[in-house]
Amino acid sequence: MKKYTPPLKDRNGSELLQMNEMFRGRFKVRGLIGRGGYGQIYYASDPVFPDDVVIKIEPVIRRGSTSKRMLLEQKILYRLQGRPHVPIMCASGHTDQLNFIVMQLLGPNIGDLKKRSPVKRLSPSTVARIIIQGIAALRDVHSLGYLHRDVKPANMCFGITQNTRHVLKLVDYGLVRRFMNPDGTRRKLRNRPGFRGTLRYVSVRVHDRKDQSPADDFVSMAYSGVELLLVNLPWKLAHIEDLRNAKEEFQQPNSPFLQLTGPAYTIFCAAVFSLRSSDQPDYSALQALLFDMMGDKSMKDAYDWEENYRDAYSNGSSSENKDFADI
Ligand SMILES: Nc1ncnc2c1ncn2[C@@H]1O[C@H](COP(=O)(O)OP(=O)(O)OP(=O)(O)O)[C@@H](O)[C@H]1O
Repeated sequence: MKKYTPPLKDRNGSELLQMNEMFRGRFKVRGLIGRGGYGQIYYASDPVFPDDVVIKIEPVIRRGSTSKRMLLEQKILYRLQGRPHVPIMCASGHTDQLNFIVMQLLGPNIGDLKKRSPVKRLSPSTVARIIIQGIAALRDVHSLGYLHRDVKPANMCFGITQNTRHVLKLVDYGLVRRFMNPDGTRRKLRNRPGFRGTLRYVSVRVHDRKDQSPADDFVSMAYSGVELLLVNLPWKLAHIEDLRNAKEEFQQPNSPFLQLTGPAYTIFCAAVFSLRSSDQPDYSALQALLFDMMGDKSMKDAYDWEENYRDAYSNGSSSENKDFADI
């Protein structure tokens, strides 16, 4: 298998690490992969870890106060190590100026893989397998008592090695929150907590400032699948109230937009949208609703991007009805 090198971003002078710098005397910085809202992600090599790695860093002081986001991500990633849908972390800590996490290099995120599709969508079989693995990833996180709270295609990547290229990994644990007490009981829900998540993907409950629960991670997962199947989500980032109402309309059982996702995905979405905050989702039953959508493909068969997006063209619907205007 050809070695994967991530596409690197142009330098713009605001980099926190320099090209060829030996970070912590061990990791050789090879380039910038991305600039997130909070920090930066670098491609690097490591003489100890067999595969290439990324270094995710954020300044210790951000906008005048100490940033705790990555400290939380370090703690959670550490606790989640060994779970199949979580990136392997090779090192973490802080310097005087930076908090950092070093983890295995993964492939492009699913949002970018969708953008590369000539028809800007993915086939039902690929989407079903992504969401089935995404649900397994949620089970990994929820079973530890945490919510992810930022589920979206940009936070899902496949591995890059022979063994991991068909294994979905959930990234970005900077917004996690405990929803379970150590004894397995639920924490008390708060009244009007602050907003956490990405506006496009959060549930109506999050718009309404209800405290989040596993059901809300599922709603974001379901919306992610809709976006992968239908080119766009049927709402635009306009007025927040309009966005909320468009989501509510989309979730009605007879919503024409929802039905464009196909019968199996419509049933899956209906099951997800009916979950209440207090519910304990049945992960396996929800995954099983998507098995038919996989067609004759197994989890280990090629995904769209490995087959020049052939199946994304011929997914049984014309591109026009997939490419509806934003509402
Ligand atoms: N281990 C990894 N290997 C390769 N790419 C990664 C890895 N982790 C993250 N990325 C890429 O970097 C992007 C940003 O990562 P992440 O969301 O963890 O950073 P962030 O600073 O929290 O970003 P944001 O503010 O956008 O949420 C992801 O969308 C993904 O494409």
